[in-house]
Amino acid sequence: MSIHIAAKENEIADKILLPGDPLRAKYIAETFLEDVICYNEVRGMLGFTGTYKGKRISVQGTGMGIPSIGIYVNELINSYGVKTLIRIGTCGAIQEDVKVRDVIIAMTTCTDSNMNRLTFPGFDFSPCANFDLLKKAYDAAVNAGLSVKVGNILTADIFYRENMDMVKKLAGHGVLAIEMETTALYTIASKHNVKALSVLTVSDHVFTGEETSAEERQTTFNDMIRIALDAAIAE
Ligand SMILES: O=P(O)(O)O[C@H]1O[C@H](CO)[C@@H](O)[C@H]1O
Ligand SMILES: O=c1cc[nH]c(=O)[nH]1
Repeated sequence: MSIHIAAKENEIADKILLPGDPLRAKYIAETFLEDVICYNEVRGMLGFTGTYKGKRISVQGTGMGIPSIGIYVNELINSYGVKTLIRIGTCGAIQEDVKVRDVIIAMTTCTDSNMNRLTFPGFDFSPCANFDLLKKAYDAAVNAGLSVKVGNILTADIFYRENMDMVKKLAGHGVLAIEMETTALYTIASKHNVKALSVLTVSDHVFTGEETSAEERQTTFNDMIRIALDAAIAE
């Protein structure tokens, strides 16, 4: 048991999927896993362990933003020995050719968060995906006949942003989309020498306003979920 996770020893698999929304964790457990147990309800941040294609895997909600995912990722690695962590999240597109429902694999992240400035004063740390895991996710997508975009994303500290100038500038430098957690996931995983990846589905377009419904966000991201599950069990 850790401060925010009530699982007993060995109740969490060494591979885990990390949606921001705990109800997405429940949906994944109910829809894709067999022999499921719910190991966490603390703060409503649901966590489940089951099997997928015969391999043991867990899924844990992380909440929104760097401080929240940072808590879960630290506890999963340090208290439960998790070795492979795949975020499955939603994001807002900022490129014209990135459309709602597209799947993005984050190779690296930009951020406006202070997290790494506090750790590396005067330096710019580059959070980076684990290449093995990225390749496995990319191959899983190709094998399933799905097209994915692989590239740079923005992990933002602000959802309701007043000024979009910097987002436009980042888009001008090829950044694909905005979300709120991957910088923390990749940085903490690097520090502990474990594997991490973010696979994201575009839920809306930041500039055109095109969007998906809340119900779609919760339940219809099956392509992304299958890519992440297949990459995890290929480990
Ligand atoms: O759908 P999730 O995984 O929560 O991800 C995105 O959605 C939330 C904002 O609505 C942020 O957490 C952002 O990163
Ligand atoms: O625009 C969006 C959509 C999802 N998540 C974000 O952080 N921003």
